Formats: sequence, C-alpha cells, structure tokens
Amino acid sequence: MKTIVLASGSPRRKKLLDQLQIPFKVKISTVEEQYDDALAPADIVQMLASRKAEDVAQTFEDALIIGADTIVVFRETILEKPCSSEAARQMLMQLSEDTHSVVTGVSLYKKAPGKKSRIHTFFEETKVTFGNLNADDVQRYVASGSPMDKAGAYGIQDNYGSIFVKRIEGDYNTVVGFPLYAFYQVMQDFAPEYLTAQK
Ligand SMILES: Cc1cn([C@H]2C[C@H](O)[C@@H](COP(=O)(O)OP(=O)(O)OP(=O)(O)O)O2)c(=O)[nH]c1=O
Repeated sequence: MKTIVLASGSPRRKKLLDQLQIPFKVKISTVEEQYDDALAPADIVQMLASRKAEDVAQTFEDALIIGADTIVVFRETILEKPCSSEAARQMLMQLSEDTHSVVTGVSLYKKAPGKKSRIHTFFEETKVTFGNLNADDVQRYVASGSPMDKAGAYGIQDNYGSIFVKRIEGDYNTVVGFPLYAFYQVMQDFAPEYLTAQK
C-alpha cells in the first residue's frame, strides 16, 4: 500500500501537512544538519531536506517520503536555532526594525517496487520585516522557551512571536516551515497518484 511519510519531527510541519487531509506517517530522520557555509541558502535547505528524505526512505519500499528544512538569513548570515536564551535574545534584537529571509526547502522522494526512485526538491523564500522590538517583549518571549527550537529564534505562529512581525512578502507557511501551496502544486505534477489514492 502506498504510504506518505513525513520525515520531520517538527509539530508545525505535521499540522500543515494535516491540512491536506491525506493520511501520512511521521518518521524522524537522524541526519546531522551540517553544511558548508559557503553554499547559497537555497542550496543548503534543499540539500538538508533531501538528506532527511533519503535517510527515512531507506526503511520504506512503496512510499512518498517528504523532508524539509528551514533557515533564517539576515545580511547574508544564517541564523539557526539559538543555543541559549541569551543567544535567542540577541538574535531577536538583531532582527529588530529590519527585513530578513526565511528559506524552506522541501524534498519529495518517491519509491515504488520495481521502479527507479525519483526525487524532486524545491525551495521557497519569504521576506519578513520586524517592527521595532521592545526589550521587555523579547525577554518575555524568550522566557516562554518557544524560540529555542526555531530557526532565527522566533515562530511567526507563536504567542508573542507573532507581534514582532510587521510585514511579510511570500507564503506565510514557508516561515512556519512548510510551504503548503507550492507543495500541493508539486504534488499534482510529481506524485498525483498519492493524492488520488487517498480520495
Ligand atoms: C522562522 C520560523 C521557524 N520555525 C521553525 C520551523 C522549523 O521547525 C524550525 C527550523 O528547524 P528545521 O531543522 O528546519 O526543522 P526541525 O528540526 O524542527 O524538524 P526536522 O528537521 O525533523 O524536520 O524552525 C517556525 O516554526 N516558525 C518560524 O517563524
């Protein structure tokens, strides 16, 4: 039986994929998120997304495996998940009153018995502009613990986190970690059998 597998431990990605109302499993990949800093952001997220999908694909025979990765880029520097509360506070203050990019890569790995495996990887970018951040608001948000598992130290969907965002240009869901619109477009072309099989 054909299975869709989300190769991600991110609850936000699971929630977004749930919105398509197609059944899927979750299996978290164990790949280390390492990359060469000299690579372009789009190449980094696509490489990591495909590694996550390939890793999880090893345990399935007839499946579509989906990997994803998100990074924040500010003035050509990549901001990952903060390593401490202080790092989170500094990251957020750095983003105040300025525009940064959130880049998410998604990789679809299709495996079927007797057929050659196929992989399709793409990325989406959304520009996010923060307003003038108040130190007390940042402190309160950092104290909530929420920034710690998020690239750039914020979640646009979070309580407090959302009040920093003045404007975005691009798909909101790319910032949350899974560009649902682009994903559905790609699915119709690359893996329509996984959409029809579930209807
Ligand atoms: C900027 C931003 C990031 N994020 C999240 C998306 C990602 O989950 C996380 C970036 O880390 P990722 O390494 O992309 O993903 P992950 O470690 O959470 O999960 P996995 O590797 O198993 O797929 O930051 C938000 O939830 N909201 C935001 O506004």
